[in-house]
Amino acid sequence: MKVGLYFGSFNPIHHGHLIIANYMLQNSDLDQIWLVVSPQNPFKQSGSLLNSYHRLYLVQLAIETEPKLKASDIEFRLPQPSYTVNTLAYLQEKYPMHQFAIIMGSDSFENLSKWKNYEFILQHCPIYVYRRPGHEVINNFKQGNIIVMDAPLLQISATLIRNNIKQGKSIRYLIPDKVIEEIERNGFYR
Ligand SMILES: Nc1ncnc2c1ncn2[C@@H]1O[C@H](COP(=O)(O)OP(=O)(O)OP(=O)(O)O)[C@@H](O)[C@H]1O
Ligand SMILES: O=C(O)c1ccc[n+]([C@@H]2O[C@H](COP(=O)([O-])O)[C@@H](O)[C@H]2O)c1
Repeated sequence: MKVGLYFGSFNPIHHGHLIIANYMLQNSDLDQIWLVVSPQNPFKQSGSLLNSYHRLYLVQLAIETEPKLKASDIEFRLPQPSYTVNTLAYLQEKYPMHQFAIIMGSDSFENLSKWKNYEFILQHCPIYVYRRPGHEVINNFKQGNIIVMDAPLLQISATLIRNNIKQGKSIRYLIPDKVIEEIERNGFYR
């Protein structure tokens, strides 16, 4: 089975993530997509980060009606911060029957050469890159299997959502209703 790994803080998950995940399912050879919740991104401050298990649960709520999308807590059990190369090597060893690919926005792809052991990632895993607003896909790597996907451009971000909540503004239509209910019930991000 071909599995697309979609890594993120998902703080919280939003329709930007979900539309991309669904686009990849419909328009690539990937059989499943695993949304891998990173407890701590090596490049991000942990300040506004909701507890990992709450973020995982919000992802589970968001995807519960789509069997080809799975939420993964694999990085909860690996050393932190979450270096993608470590997670990839672990998954490839644990699931030798699967072929893994990484799904990445062009904003992340721009910084890939700063990631830990990025050469290993390029050598061992295809990368499906989609365009993000303000970030063209420029591939200067001499190695790797980079597949550029023409997915829709969406300006939604988790930062926008957290700011809206803090300012008492609506987050309707940015996030699935079930996820909004859970955020509101628990008073997350206030
Ligand atoms: N609106 C969007 N459309 C497509 N991809 C997105 C969108 N927002 C985030 N992503 C991508 O999803 C992955 C995980 O992102 P992440 O969980 O950090 O969300 P974020 O919305 O960018 O968060 P934050 O605003 O807190 O930085 C990244 O590869 C990022 O490029
Ligand atoms: O491995 C690395 O060096 C590395 C550097 C930056 C980001 N990542 C991972 O990329 C994923 C998406 O990052 P972000 O900034 O879009 O949330 C997240 O899961 C991070 O752990 C990984």
